[in-house]
Amino acid sequence: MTGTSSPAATTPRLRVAVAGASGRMGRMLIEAVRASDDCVLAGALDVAASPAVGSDATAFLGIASGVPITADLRAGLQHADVLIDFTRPEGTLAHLAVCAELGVKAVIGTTGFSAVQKAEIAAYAEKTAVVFAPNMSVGVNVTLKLLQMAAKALGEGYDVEIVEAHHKHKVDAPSGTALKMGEVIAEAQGTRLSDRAVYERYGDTGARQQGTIGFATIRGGDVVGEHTVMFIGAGERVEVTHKSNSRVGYTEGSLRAARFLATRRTGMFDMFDVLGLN
Ligand SMILES: NC(=O)C1=CN([C@@H]2O[C@H](COP(=O)(O)OP(=O)(O)OC[C@H]3O[C@@H](n4cnc5c(N)ncnc54)[C@H](OP(=O)(O)O)[C@@H]3O)[C@@H](O)[C@H]2O)C=CC1
Ligand SMILES: O=C(O)C1=N[C@H](C(=O)O)C[C@H](O)C1
Repeated sequence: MTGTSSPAATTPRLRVAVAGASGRMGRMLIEAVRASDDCVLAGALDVAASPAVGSDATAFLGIASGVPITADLRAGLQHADVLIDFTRPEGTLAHLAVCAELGVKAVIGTTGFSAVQKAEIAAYAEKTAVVFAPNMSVGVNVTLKLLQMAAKALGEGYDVEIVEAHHKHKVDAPSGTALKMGEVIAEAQGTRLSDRAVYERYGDTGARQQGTIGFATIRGGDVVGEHTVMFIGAGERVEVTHKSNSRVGYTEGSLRAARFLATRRTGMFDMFDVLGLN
C-alpha cells in the first residue's frame, strides 16, 4: 500500500516572559529559555528606572532576540503563556495583577513577602495558575522532604537551628528557603513556625527556650546559597546541608514549573506539586 505521510505534528512552544530581565536570575532564565527546545522568549520586563529598558533582552549575550525589555507590563505580557518572576515583592504583585487580567500563568521565585502579600498571591491564584516557591531547585525540595522526616522522627528532644549564607547583594533575611525549612519542620511537629521562630540573639539573651527554632544569617561575596539545619540533641547532632554551586538548579526548576502550568488554568502550586513530591 502506498500513501502520503502526514506532516509531523508540531507542538507549539511555550511562550515565556521573564520579569527582572536584567537581574542575576532574569539573565540566566532568558539564556535557559533560548537554549530550550520547547520554550520561546515572548516578553521581558524590568523596572522603569532600569538602564536595560529599551534594549534587546539578549543583548547581554551579544545576540538579538527581537524582544525588547519593557516596563510596560501589558506590552511585556500580552504574547506570553507564562511569566517567570524573580524580582521584588512589590514588583511581583504588580506583575501578577496584569497576569490575572490577561490569563497569563506565573512562576514566582521572588522571596521576602509578608503574610498579607502572600494572601494577595493566593487571591490571584484563583484567577490564573501560579507556582510559588522560595527555591526551585530539585535538591532543595528533596532536602525539605528529608527535614520533614527528621523533624518527625527526632521530635522534641532535639533543638532546631537553621543557618543560611548568601551573596552580599541579597536584600531579604532570613532567606525564603530558610523560612520554608522552618515551616516544614514546625508543621511536621504539629506546630506553627510563628510560635517558635527566634530571628535575633544579642546581649543578655537568657538560656535557650525549649521548642524554639533559631535562625542565623551570613551575607558575603558571591555565595550562591547554602542552608544547614541542625537538630541538636544530648550527645549528638544531626546536620542536613544543601549548597548551590550555581544558579542553574533554580533556572531548570523554573522551566519545569512553567511546563507544569501549561495544563493548569487556575490554582496555587509549589515545587512539591511540580516535582511530584507530595
Ligand atoms: N525561588 C528561587 O529558587 C530563587 C529565588 N530568588 C529570589 O529571586 C529574587 C531576585 O533575585 P536576583 O535575581 O538575585 O536579584 P537581582 O537584584 O539580581 O534581580 C532583580 C531584578 O528585578 C528588578 N526589580 C527590582 N525591583 C523591582 C520592582 N519593584 N518591580 C519589578 N522589577 C524589579 C531588578 O531591576 P534593577 O536591577 O534595575 O533594580 C532586577 O532586574 C530575590 O527575591 C531572590 O531571593 C533567587 C534565586 C533563586
Ligand atoms: O537571593 C538569592 O540568591 C536566593 N534566594 C532564595 C531564598 O531566599 O531562599 C533562594 C536561594 O537561596 C537563592
